[in-house]
Amino acid sequence: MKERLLEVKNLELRVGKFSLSNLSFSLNAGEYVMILGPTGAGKTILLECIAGLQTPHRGEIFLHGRKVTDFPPEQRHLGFAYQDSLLYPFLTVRENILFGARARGLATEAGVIKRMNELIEIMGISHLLERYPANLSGGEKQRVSLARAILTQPSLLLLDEPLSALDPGTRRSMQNLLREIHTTENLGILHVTHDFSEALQLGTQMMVLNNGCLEQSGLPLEVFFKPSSLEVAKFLQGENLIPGYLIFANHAAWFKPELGKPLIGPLPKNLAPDSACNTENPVVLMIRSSNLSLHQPGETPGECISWPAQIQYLSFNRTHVDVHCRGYGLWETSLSLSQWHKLALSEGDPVLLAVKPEHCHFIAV
Ligand SMILES: Nc1ncnc2c1ncn2[C@@H]1O[C@H](COP(=O)(O)OP(=O)(O)OP(=O)(O)O)[C@@H](O)[C@H]1O
Repeated sequence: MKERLLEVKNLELRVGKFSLSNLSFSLNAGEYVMILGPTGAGKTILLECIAGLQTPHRGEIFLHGRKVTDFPPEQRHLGFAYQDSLLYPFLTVRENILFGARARGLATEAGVIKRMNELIEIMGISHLLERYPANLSGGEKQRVSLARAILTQPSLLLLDEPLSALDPGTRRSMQNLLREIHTTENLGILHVTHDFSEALQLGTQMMVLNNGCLEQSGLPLEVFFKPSSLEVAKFLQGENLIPGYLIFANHAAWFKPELGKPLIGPLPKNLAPDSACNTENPVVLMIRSSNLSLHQPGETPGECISWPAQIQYLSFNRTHVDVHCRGYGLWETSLSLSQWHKLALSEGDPVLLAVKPEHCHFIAV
């Protein structure tokens, strides 16, 4: 069984008008937990509580099974990299990177120096070692902060938007570095981000915070494709959020969009949220655009529910095209560029939209 690195129980904290409410979760060795949530949701404050920089009013924090709720930060032995880096202005980059390792008595070990040299090489900051933080760019400071956190050899790394100031190329290589460190060193990582592509790429688990509460947690793809509430769906930019009703007949569920007919179905009954069973209850149907397929009229897509629509407009991206259609509501479907070219369609053309029943996700409202 994997070691439990962190356990947070019924955590509560008030700062000004904001409060974290009754937060409970845990993290095992080797887990990479991404924390997402709108601005002001309490993500930083949560990390600060775990690091010992904020004192909760209620609740408990355990590290390696030991209660540390009242321990000062230096006794928790965590690595912490901040969004705004928080480097010591009077220390050079080298001294900043070695600071945490020095505090733990590791800075003179040959292995630590070797690791520092490897990290600064991979991070592209080896030419900055003798500079002071005031003479670094935002992205350089973030990488120094990340190197410092990793070098303390923590079993748990807390990352607060550590890559937000990086250009796309550097960001990708830092993501690769984090993935590699996570797998080779069996670290636990708690990583706050606003970028849910990053969350899907790196996370083994995902938590969504909203207004100081834990709205949903689970496997990243599950949270992404099956958000538990409309708030989470909207925050994760769920496409095709169609309000309507679930109706049950002949041992199956049918979805009736609020805006007119038809009924979409039959759908397996177990797809419906519990609260929507047996009556005509309002729900929101969500279909991720990658799960909605586009066909020529007259085609019969196998094992799918389909309905007619018309292409309204297109938005082209680097790798795919988003096709917006109207047909008993407004729909967005996402096709690879090669799929799109094969279809030989254009704006205004009639089409058939289709979805597999298991790709319909219903949210009780
Ligand atoms: N010292 C403080 N006094 C009063 N309110 C505070 C204090 N620190 C933070 N807050 C408030 O607590 C709330 C949560 O802040 P926090 O920084 O944890 O949000 P966040 O989810 O990390 O946001 P972002 O994504 O913008 O970084 C915010 O509304 C913030 O204004």
